[in-house]
Amino acid sequence: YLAGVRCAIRLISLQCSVVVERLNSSGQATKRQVIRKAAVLLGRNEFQEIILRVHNGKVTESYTLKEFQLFTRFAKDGKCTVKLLPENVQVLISDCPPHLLNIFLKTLSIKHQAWQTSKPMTDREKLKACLPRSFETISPLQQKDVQKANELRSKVNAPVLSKGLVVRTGNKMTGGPPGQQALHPSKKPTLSLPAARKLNKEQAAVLSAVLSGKNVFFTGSAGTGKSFLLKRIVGSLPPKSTYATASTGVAACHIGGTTLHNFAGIGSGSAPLEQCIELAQRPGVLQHWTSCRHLIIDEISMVEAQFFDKLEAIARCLRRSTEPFGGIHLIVCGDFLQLPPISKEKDKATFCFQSRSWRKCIHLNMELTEVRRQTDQSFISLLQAVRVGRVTEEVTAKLIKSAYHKIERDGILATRLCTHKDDVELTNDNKLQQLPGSVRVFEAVDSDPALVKTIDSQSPVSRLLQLKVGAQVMLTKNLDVQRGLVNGARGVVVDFQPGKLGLPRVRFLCGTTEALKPERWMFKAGGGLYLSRQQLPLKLAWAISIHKSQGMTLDCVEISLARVFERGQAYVALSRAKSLEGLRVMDFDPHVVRADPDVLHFYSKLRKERLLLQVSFWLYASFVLTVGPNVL
Ligand SMILES: Nc1ncnc2c1ncn2[C@@H]1O[C@H](COP(=O)(O)OP(=O)(O)OP(=O)(O)O)[C@@H](O)[C@H]1O
Ligand SMILES: [Mg+2]
Repeated sequence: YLAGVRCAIRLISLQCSVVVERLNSSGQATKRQVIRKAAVLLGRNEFQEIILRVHNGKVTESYTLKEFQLFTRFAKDGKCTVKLLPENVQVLISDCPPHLLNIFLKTLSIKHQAWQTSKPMTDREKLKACLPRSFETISPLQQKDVQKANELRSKVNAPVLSKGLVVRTGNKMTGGPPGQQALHPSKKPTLSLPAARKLNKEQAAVLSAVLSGKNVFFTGSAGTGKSFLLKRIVGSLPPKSTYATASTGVAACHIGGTTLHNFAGIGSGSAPLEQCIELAQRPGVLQHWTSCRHLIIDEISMVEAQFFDKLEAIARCLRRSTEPFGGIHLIVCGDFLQLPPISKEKDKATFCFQSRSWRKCIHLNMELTEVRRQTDQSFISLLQAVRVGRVTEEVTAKLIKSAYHKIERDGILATRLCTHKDDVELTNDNKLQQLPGSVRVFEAVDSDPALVKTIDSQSPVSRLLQLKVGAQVMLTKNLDVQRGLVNGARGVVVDFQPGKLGLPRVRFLCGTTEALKPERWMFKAGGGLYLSRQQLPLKLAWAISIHKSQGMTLDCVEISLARVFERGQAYVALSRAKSLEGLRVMDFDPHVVRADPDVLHFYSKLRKERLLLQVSFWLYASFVLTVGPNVL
C-alpha cells in the first residue's frame, strides 16, 4: 500500500480491480476482461494528451482520454467508470482506496479541462511533428491547473469545448470532481484543489505505519484527532476487505462504520467460545470474518478484554490461521482514560490492553499529542490534568468559577451533559412541551422498517423527531465544514418553511441560518446488507448523555458532575467543550475526577517503551515527508 500511496501523489496510480468492456452500438458488452489486481496510471504521451494505463502485472493497455464520460456516483465506495466515447470501451474501476480514487478523479478531470485550454494538436499537426512515442506519468495537481480549468469554465457556456472535444455530462456522470451532480453549463461550480484537510505530522506517521501493514494501536487525549485520522485510514485502504468499526453506535457513525458487535455477530459475546464460533458462522456473518483483511476499531477503551480475546480466537478458528487475530490487520484506537467498558456484573470490567491476546496482536503503540479540538493552551493543560486525575487547586478554582459563565447566545442555550440516560429524555421532553406553539413531527424513511432496532442502534438521528419553534437542536452531520455546519454544531429552530414538508430553519451559533432537509445515513448490517435512514440531521439538544457524547465536539455545554459514577466520565464530559468559555460546570467536586490506576500504569509503561518507538516514529515521519505531504 505504501507503494500505492507514493504512486498516488507522484504517479497518480491506483491499486484496484479493473474490468475492461468493449461495447457494441447498443451499449452491450461484447468483450470483457477482468483484472483482479490492476495498477491504473495516468500519464501523457508525446503530444501531451492524457493517457490512462491499465497494468495487469504483465501487460499494459493504454487509452487516450480525449472524449470520455466519468461515472463517479460510487467513488466513496472506491468505484468509478471511465467510458471512452470514440472507442466505445469502458474501464470499470473497483475496490480502490476511496481517498486515493478521489485524488485520481479530481486530477483527471482538472488536468483534462486544463489540457483543453492548451490548443490540442490536430491529427495533421501530429503527423507532421514526427515525434517519437513516449509516456510520462502525469505531474501532481497544482493551483495553475485549477486556474486554467476555471478560466475555461468561465469562458465556455456550452459543454461542447474547443476543437470539438466534448466532456459529456449526464445524470450520473460528470467532468467535475467526484460525487458532484451533472454540470449545468450556466451553473458550473468553481474547481479547487482537493479540499481534504491535511494530517499533522503525528497523524501522518500513524497512517504510514498502518499502510506499511503493521498492527497499530494509537492513542492520545481527547481531541487529538484520532477519529479524524481513522476516517483517513479507512479511505486509504481497499474498501472490500476493510471493516471500520467502533465500540458504540455513535462512534461508529463518526467514522462511517458499524459497531464491533455487529461485525462480530456473536451477540453480547457472553456465550462460551464454541457457541460464539457457531454464531459467527451464520450466513452473512461468516463472510465478515473471511473477507476482512483490515479491521479498524475506534473507542477501544469501551471494549472488554474478554470480548477482544473471543474475537481473536474466533478469527483464528474461522480463518484457519494460527497467526494472532487470524492474520487480520488491526488498526485500533482510543483513549483508555476515557470511558471504560460497561461492566455487567458488580466486578470491574477489564480493559482490552489487559486481555491475553493484546500484546500478541499489537505491533506498534503510538500516541498523538497535538490537541486539535481546543486551542486555548491553559484549557488544554486543565483537561490534561483532569485526564490523569490530578485536580490541583487551580483546576478546581477554574472549574468552580465556570458555573457563572454566561454561554447563551442568540437564543441558543447550553446543552446539558447528563450522567444518566433517563435524565436526558425527561429534560428534552419537558423542555419541548414547555415551549409554546404546535409540534411538528418528522418521521424517518428507513430502508427496512422491520430492522428499526438495528438502525436505531447505529443512527445518530431518531425515527421520530419532534420540533417546535424555539427548540434547542444539534446538527448530527457535517454539512459544510467551512461554514461551521459540523456534527455537534448547536442551534435553535427559528421557523418552519411554508409548504407541505414544512422543513425547519435553524440558526446556528456560527451565525448561519440554514433550512435543513433530510439527509441519508447508510449502515452496514450483517451479510453485506446495507440499511439506510433518511431523516433531518438534527436532534434535540437541551440535554445529551455523557456516554452518547463520547467522541463529539460540542459548542456550548453545561455539566452537572454530581452523579458521575464512572472513571474517566468527568474527563469525557469536560473535554467535549471547545473552550473554557463555552463550558459551565455546576456543583464541581474534585472527588468526581478519577483516573483508573491500571490505565495510568499501562500508559506509563508504554511511555517508557516509547523511547524505543520514538525512533521509528520519526523514521516514519521523515519517510512521510519524502513521500510528499499532499497525499496525507
Ligand atoms: N489534521 C486535522 N486537520 C483539521 N482538523 C482536525 C485534524 N485532526 C483533527 N481535527 C479536528 O479536531 C477535532 C477533534 O478530532 P477528533 O474528534 O478526531 O478527536 P479524537 O481524538 O477522536 O477525540 P475523542 O477522544 O474525544 O474521540 C475535530 O473537530 C476534527 O475535525
Ligand atoms: Mg474520537
